Amino acid sequence: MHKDFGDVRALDDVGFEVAAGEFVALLGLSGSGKSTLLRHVDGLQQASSGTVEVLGQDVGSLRGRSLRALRRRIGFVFQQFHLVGSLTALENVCTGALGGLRGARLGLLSYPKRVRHAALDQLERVGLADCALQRADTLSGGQQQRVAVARALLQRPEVLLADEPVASLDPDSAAQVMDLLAEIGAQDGLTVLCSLHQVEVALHWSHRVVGLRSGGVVLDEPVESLNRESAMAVYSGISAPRLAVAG
Ligand SMILES: Nc1ncnc2c1ncn2[C@@H]1O[C@H](COP(=O)(O)OP(=O)(O)OP(=O)(O)O)[C@@H](O)[C@H]1O
Repeated sequence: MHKDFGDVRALDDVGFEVAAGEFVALLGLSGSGKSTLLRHVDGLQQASSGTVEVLGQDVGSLRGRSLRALRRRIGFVFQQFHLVGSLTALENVCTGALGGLRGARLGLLSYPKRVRHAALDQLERVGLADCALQRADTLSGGQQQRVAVARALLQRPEVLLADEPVASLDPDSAAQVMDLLAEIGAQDGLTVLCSLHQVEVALHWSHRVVGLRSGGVVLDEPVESLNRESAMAVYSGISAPRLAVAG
């Protein structure tokens, strides 16, 4: 598939498959197309040509209710957490259920009991049940990202997209968040597509690395067949022995 923004080709002949339960890291310089690719998987953007198939459906062909139904099966975690600072951790997690509820919600008690219980379960899974009633803006960055993961998990997704989820975190918090994504991904059989900037993080936590450069896939290898040097070729522009240039 291709994606053009005016004269800019953001994704260039990108084509790869991700198996159910696989944890794929997307690596690439700033502007290489990682976020654009993730947004296509979630149906937030549409390909200029070609198709993006997710959970057996052509995302670009879906509209309205059918697109919303597919998107409920896909969780999204962002670099900047996107929590509402003035709400508690628990309430932020509850907002993950909004896609499946009718009408606006104001305050924790406006959510059905089953949603509140499920939200607390997810907070427990990410190790933050003790902070459930704490305002989100009083939590550390790492804790906020774990709340965001719990919010994404509330809708019981089958696919989890993470756009540089640890780029704003210190190394310890980043490791905790990556541990969580990998553990929960394995426990729930989630398919995870996670853009990252650090090669070491990709090699430590993912099953496979897909490297993008100028919108094209320049590396697609299981981590077992990569080392730091060969994965760094994504950035260097120099062909390494295992570099598979597509497009
Ligand atoms: N909405 C848009 N309108 C115009 N150009 C865009 C838009 N979104 C992305 N682009 C361009 O597409 C290319 C890929 O951008 P993208 O944000 O996907 O890269 P990225 O690898 O995620 O970068 P970063 O690591 O900085 O987030 C860039 O040249 C960018 O300027």
